[in-house]
Amino acid sequence: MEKLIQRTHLAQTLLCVGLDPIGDDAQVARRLAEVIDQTAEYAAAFKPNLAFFLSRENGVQLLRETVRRIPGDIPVILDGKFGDIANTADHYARFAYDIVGADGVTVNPYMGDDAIVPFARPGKIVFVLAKTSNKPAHSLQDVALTRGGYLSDCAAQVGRKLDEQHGGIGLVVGATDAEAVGRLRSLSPDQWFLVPGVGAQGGDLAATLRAGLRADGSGLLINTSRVLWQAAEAGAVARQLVEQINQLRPVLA
Ligand SMILES: O=c1ccn([C@@H]2O[C@H](COP(=O)(O)O)[C@@H](O)[C@H]2O)c(=O)[nH]1
Repeated sequence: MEKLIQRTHLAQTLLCVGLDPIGDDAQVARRLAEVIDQTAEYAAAFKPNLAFFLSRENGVQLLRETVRRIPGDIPVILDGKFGDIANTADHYARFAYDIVGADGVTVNPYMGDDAIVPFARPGKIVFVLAKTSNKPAHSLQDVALTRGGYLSDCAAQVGRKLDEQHGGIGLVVGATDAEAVGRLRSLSPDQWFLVPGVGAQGGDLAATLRAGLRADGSGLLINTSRVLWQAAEAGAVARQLVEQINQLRPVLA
């Protein structure tokens, strides 16, 4: 978390560069290097999605090389959406942190606290899925509870409780539902949100920033993946996004 906060301050950016590599094996390593090198200056974090690496032969090797290419002062969040009993989660955590070298992960909280706690190592960041960006998420996450609120609020409460106990726990909240961003921000006023859904999924950047920024103008990591991967000039697109985001928030002190 320290590394993330320092990076967002020094580089004045809340942009998370998603790495979802597609294309044939021969081209992909070169394109990954290109996207990383062109966007690093604008990146608050990088978010490789595990599925796009595991679907390739030698994908773990490619993932490790990708993480090694990312400058050491920029946090790497491995988007694996892990979530299993503690014994198994511990092995996922070893994979993410000790084999891949990630600084953080995404975790699915459906199985409860013990699916999350093994990832909460000192110095690591864990983003717990609360309200995801995919439209059909509403069929589960927007289920209303008899005691009031929604199922996604329970995920946020678990995330908040674990943050108080362990530190370093944030939430995943999609930019496709700005209302949920605002509601979850009021439930979790201090936590960092990893926010996918801007770009290819059509999330509303301005509404998300209005609803989710903390009073100090930070607290959101705005992710975009395909638009950067597909861009002729990934660096130029990243710069524009950072400018757009910074115009809509108070500049960090
Ligand atoms: O709620 C979620 C959680 C994770 N993702 C992941 O983020 C990127 C989004 O890619 P785009 O190309 O910018 O749409 C991708 O890796 C997803 O698996 C998400 O979209 N929503």
